[in-house]
Amino acid sequence: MKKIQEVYQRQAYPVRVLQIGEGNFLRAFVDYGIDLANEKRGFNGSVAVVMPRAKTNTRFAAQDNIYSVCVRGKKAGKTYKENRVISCLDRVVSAYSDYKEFLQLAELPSLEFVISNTTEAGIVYSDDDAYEDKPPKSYPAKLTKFLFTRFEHFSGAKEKGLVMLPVELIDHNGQMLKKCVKAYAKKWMLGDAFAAWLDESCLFVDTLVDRIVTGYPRNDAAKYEQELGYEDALLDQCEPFAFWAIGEPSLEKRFPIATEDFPIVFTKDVDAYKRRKVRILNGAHTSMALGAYLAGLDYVGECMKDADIRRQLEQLVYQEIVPAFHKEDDSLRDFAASVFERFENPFVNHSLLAISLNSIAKWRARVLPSLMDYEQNTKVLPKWLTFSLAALLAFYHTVEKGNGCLIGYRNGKPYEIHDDAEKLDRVASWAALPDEVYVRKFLQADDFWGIDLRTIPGFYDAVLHHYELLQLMGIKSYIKKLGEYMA
Ligand SMILES: NC(=O)c1ccc[n+]([C@@H]2O[C@H](COP(=O)([O-])OP(=O)(O)OC[C@H]3O[C@@H](n4cnc5c(N)ncnc54)[C@H](O)[C@@H]3O)[C@@H](O)[C@H]2O)c1
Ligand SMILES: O=P(O)(O)OC[C@@H](O)[C@@H](O)[C@H](O)[C@H](O)CO
Repeated sequence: MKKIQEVYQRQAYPVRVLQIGEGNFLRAFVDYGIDLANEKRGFNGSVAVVMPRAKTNTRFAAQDNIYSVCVRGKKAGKTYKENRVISCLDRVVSAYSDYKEFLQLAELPSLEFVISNTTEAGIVYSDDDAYEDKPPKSYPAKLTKFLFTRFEHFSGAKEKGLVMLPVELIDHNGQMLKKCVKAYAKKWMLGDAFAAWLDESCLFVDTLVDRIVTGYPRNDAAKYEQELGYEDALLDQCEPFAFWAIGEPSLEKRFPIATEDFPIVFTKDVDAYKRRKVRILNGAHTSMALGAYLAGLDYVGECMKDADIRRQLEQLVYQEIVPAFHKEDDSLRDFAASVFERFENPFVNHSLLAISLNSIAKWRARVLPSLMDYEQNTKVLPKWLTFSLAALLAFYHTVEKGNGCLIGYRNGKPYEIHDDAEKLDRVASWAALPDEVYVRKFLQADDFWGIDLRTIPGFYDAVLHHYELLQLMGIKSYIKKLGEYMA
């Protein structure tokens, strides 16, 4: 079979975008959107990708940076299928092995935008990062060096400032990134003129992204290659839905990449979109995935077809997450209904184990706010949101360590538990303790949750109750029973 680069060619456009991150999401979202905008809106821009952690770019070089995005699902009620060859990646460099080339990109006159996705862990400030490091470790430190190189190269020219569009799923991602960059500029004593250039010539914009990207379809790869007629080791799979909220209305003209297939809202109110998406979509994923996995399911699509898990999800979303919003309106229910349709997508397999990655931080950011708001509004604990923490404790319950992970067991078969290494060490050290102590240790770990969860009235007793019953009855039977009780 031919290789993708024998069939398609890279497009030569000026590099307008620097992309920090080479992951599945950015490739099926940002690069897809830019590729489409080149075709439909004359964006006329290519992307230089920087791998923030990986040492080499061999996977990309092997196929001349071209790859396919296979979009599968339903659109306006009809089955939708699109195979798009993404040919707008100008180059892929490593911030480590190609450090010099990375910094040279700062000298490109055509560059305008910096788009990043370094996961929730990426936008951080670390005192250990030094100006002399090649490169410094954190993403904001790398960006500071990049921006300073540009500032110096163009002698502080106002029109050479850049627009930062981070898509990391953290609150106020643009402002957090700016705060870190300014802190490095100060620590490294890069001068007042540079600080002023950051304020006056650069923009750091909050944004919120939404598209379910399931990445390389490992189980169906051969089928895809047969259909496409070429080999593509970078093939990426996603749903048709896409949405980007960008918190700077003035960018609508300057960043013209919105199309019918890639909608963008330019708004001052990114927060409202983010709250809705993170609490309903991500909150539903995180609350459901670990219990459903232990109950024997592997994919989101399977959960939607399982009567007990589906009922759990409906009760969880419509009786707990949506009512927890301070101002409930129809748009929240409409959004929730659209999320259910997206979860039902029969053409992409979204793995529960992929969703389980870093569940402690996800539960804190995506589930806890709904739980606390619900409890404060009603003085009653929401049953399914409370149960979801008991399910997390059951999923994480093991003393066995694997290679950079813990090993749990489902019906005698091992599965991997991936989270922050230090957190996993502590969790494993609690696992041999009696249930009431294991649950207490988890709940009182305020560095996990931002608070001692035992301060939520009745929460410790309720989680322990769920935790003991799910073991006693078997988690699938317990989910069924709880659903019947809630109906
Ligand atoms: N996959 C989706 O459906 C989806 C949708 C919306 C948002 N996201 C978000 O995108 C992020 C990445 O998802 P993905 O599916 O592309 O995963 P991925 O594993 O394919 O890519 C992860 C990327 O993040 C980088 N990275 C990881 N940790 C980092 C760190 N500490 N510092 C700097 N860079 C780091 C990696 O180098 C890589 O580029 C997740 O945090 C997720 O919340 C994913
Ligand atoms: O990608 P993660 O691991 O942060 O979270 C898992 C899913 O909840 C997430 O990927 C959603 O599918 C996505 O956020 C939809 O836009």
